[in-house]
Amino acid sequence: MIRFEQVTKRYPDGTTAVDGLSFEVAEGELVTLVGPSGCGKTTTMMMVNRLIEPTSGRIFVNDEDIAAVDPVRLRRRIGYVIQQVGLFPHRTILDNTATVLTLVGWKKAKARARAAELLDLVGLDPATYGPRYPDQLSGGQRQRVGVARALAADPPVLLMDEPFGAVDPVVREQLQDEFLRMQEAVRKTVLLVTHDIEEAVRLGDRIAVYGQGRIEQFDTPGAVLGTPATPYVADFVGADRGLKRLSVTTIEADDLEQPPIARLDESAWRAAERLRAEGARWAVVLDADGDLHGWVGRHELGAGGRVRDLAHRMNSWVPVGAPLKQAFGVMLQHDAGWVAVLDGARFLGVLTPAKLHEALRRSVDADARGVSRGQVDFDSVADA
Ligand SMILES: Nc1ncnc2c1ncn2[C@@H]1O[C@H](COP(=O)(O)OP(=O)(O)OP(=O)(O)O)[C@@H](O)[C@H]1O
Repeated sequence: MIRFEQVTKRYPDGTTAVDGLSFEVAEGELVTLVGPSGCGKTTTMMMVNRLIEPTSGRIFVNDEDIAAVDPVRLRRRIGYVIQQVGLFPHRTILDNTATVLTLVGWKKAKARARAAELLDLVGLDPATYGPRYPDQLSGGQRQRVGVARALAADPPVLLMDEPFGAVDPVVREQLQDEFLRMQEAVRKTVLLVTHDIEEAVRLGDRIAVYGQGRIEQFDTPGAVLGTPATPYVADFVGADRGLKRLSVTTIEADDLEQPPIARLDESAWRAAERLRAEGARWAVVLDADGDLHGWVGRHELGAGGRVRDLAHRMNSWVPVGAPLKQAFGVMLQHDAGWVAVLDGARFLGVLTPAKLHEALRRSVDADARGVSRGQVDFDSVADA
């Protein structure tokens, strides 16, 4: 969908911003460009919508060499989101979002209706926020408007330059989550620039790690964290990459433990018997529909009566397929030694710290087996 072929950009003052860049972003794929300041990420991105022209090499969008495409026509097919959102201060949020549509000739009413849909898509209620002006929104909300506006003309390609850079870390994570959910639905081909490896890992289907004007490694988040191709990449992703891996490794059904189950309406005595037989100290408590209610300790069941009278409510859970980091967060938040994992409403099992560790190991081993190429590169660089 986007293809770079030996692209070099040299600025008039002699600075080589990117040097012989070749890579490809598949349709519907989200590729993050990550690297330290000044390594050429923004230059790379701005060559795609011809805000910057390469010195040599070719760039294709949808198999078309963009050097031959009229820049205005090209930009209509490419949504662009930047950190300084650049909303018009004297226009309402709804009209800001509809800007591109009215520019390309949509009737006002139709453009506004579409803009309202887009605000909804990025999690802003159009009735509440549509009539407001940009300075009546928080930074995070303005950022969402930026995304909505970029999506207005339904471009197949989206360029995002530090789109979540201007907000605090908590809002940032929220925006990232929302953006991922939205991307699931719209499946744009996205090139996203960030200097934050954590963000790159979280959002990218693949990551391009930049050194000075060059890509040092182009691979999946798991492979970049698990088998950095060069010492530079290893250094850049950092010593705590095991921790970062928590964000990219998902919980699978096989990772779960199956503690004994007690039903809300069964007698405490029967449940206690079962726990004794299994040598367990606690049971997960489910209601009559099999939905999670909480847990109960074996010693508590000695009080008799119904499980319902003795069980503790435990509302926190994570969906199967969620990242391990989310499960770990819930455990810490509730000071719990386990977290329930659900598939929809159905209880699948619990994740414990020991199982979490196993899952992490599984993911490291899988990458080590699959990506020996990284190791070869590493050796050749080390020998050089
Ligand atoms: N117009 C210009 N003229 C000369 N040099 C430039 C120009 N624009 C950028 N550069 C240089 O090109 C290199 C790459 O810049 P670029 O903005 O692409 O980096 P970046 O990775 O996006 O950095 P940051 O994360 O700080 O935005 C830098 O050394 C920068 O100083």
